[in-house]
Amino acid sequence: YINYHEDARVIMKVPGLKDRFLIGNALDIFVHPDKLFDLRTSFAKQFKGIYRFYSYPFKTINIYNPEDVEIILSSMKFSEKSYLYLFMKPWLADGLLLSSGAKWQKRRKILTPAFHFDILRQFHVIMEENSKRLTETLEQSAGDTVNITPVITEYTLNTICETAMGTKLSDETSAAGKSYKNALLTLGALLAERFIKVYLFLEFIFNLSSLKQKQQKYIDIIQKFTADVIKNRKAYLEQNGLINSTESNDDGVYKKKKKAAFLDLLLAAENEGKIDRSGIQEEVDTFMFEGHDTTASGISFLFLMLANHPNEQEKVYQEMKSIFGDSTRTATTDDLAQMKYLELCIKETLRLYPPVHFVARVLNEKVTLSNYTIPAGTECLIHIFDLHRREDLYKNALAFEPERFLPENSVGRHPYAYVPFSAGPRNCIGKKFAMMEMKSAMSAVIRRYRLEAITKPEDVRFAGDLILRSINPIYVKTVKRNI
Ligand code: HEM
Repeated sequence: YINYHEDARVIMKVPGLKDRFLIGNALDIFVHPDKLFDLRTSFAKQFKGIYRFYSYPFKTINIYNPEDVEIILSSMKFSEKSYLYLFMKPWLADGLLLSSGAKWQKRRKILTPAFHFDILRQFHVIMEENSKRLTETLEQSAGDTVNITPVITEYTLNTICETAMGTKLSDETSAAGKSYKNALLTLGALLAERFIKVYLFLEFIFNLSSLKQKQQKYIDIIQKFTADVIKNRKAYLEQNGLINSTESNDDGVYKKKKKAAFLDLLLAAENEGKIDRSGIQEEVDTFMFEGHDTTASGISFLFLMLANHPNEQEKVYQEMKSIFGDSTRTATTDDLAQMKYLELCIKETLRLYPPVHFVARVLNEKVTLSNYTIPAGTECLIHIFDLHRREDLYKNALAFEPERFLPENSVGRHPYAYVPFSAGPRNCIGKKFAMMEMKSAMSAVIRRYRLEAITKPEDVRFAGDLILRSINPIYVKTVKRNI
């Protein structure tokens, strides 16, 4: 019955691994978490854009065909997040990433203004200050080899705290920030562990496991940190009142004092009865995580790429020279808009190393993908990483070639062949924030340092984590330029 009931017969028509009696494919992903990512890429090579994974009662379809990706991402019908995301529920609850239906719509409406261009312009002032601090941190190790991800994570965590949350990390809170970051890393690994053990998919078994207790310990550390961020901001607002957001100097640089933090918007919504405290907590948890871990991954891989591609790095440097000449002034938002070649490099890095390397949905309706009927109730994993590395979509797919994103070279490319920020109604709300932050950080660095490769792309081993990261550190050497 398990292997031959109606859904099983339909899903078995999709290409997939050989099934074992009763347990289907359950053992095929039962590997050490460090091997999970490579296993997945090997499946992607073995199949052509679609394959199934079936272990009763879990039926999963894996896709990396732009046509199929479009069908799923473009439609509100398939906007409900997969069962796999429920693993994050105890931590992110019903925040924007995980919620669905009316709740998601209401929250997205409240939060969209927090990423309006006028507000991003003010955030930019803070990003530039942090980018300057980042270059000062790199100064301490100039001429030496640096393990780049921890330095960048510090930068992105400070930036999300100071911009969206309106909270500057003091020395004391920095220590709490460190525990937060470490707890996030461990939690990511624990989630990956659950992912490979299919028996732990079942909530009642998971609740009895030691993994559940460990997970809760790290969630408590994470939520204590975010609860303090909310408490501090609320106390600040009670003393100083809500801040008007849109006053600028004559030169268009927004005054530092006039920040409209994302958290202010939530606290204002709380005053209007549109959201309660637990709602604020889940959104702060969601945005703190999505708003710093993703960009830390993106910027780290951008370091790796530019260090390993000196010609492309030189082009970025020349672009900086043409914008700033010999001036050491900080960048304005207009300067960032002129950094076209750097933008190509960022796009190409996000193609090869998409920080969110897969997204997943539960298909609430029957759908046809690659000419196969997929029954309702199937989980659908969209493998952004494998999609972005398809040779038939990107000639010389594994090479770093930023020029492929020039408009003239993008003609004819399927719009869903490149989706680092997802697409459709549930795309990334922080996309513009992320692009601004990545440009701000890398432009400040390249103006002051030449990057030399220590870690090579072939040294990178990917962790089977929610966010793309290398198991082994990414080392680069920073050499000071004469400016
Ligand atoms: C390079 C950086 C980033 C990448 C590659 C990225 C990518 C993505 C992707 C692929 C999704 C869709 C997830 C899904 O469907 O399950 C997403 C959603 C989301 N992202 Fe980002 N993101 C980045 C930065 C940010 C930043 C900086 C923020 C916040 C400041 C943010 C906040 C969110 C939120 C809240 C969602 C859920 C949106 C919704 O469902 O309505 N992201 N992101």
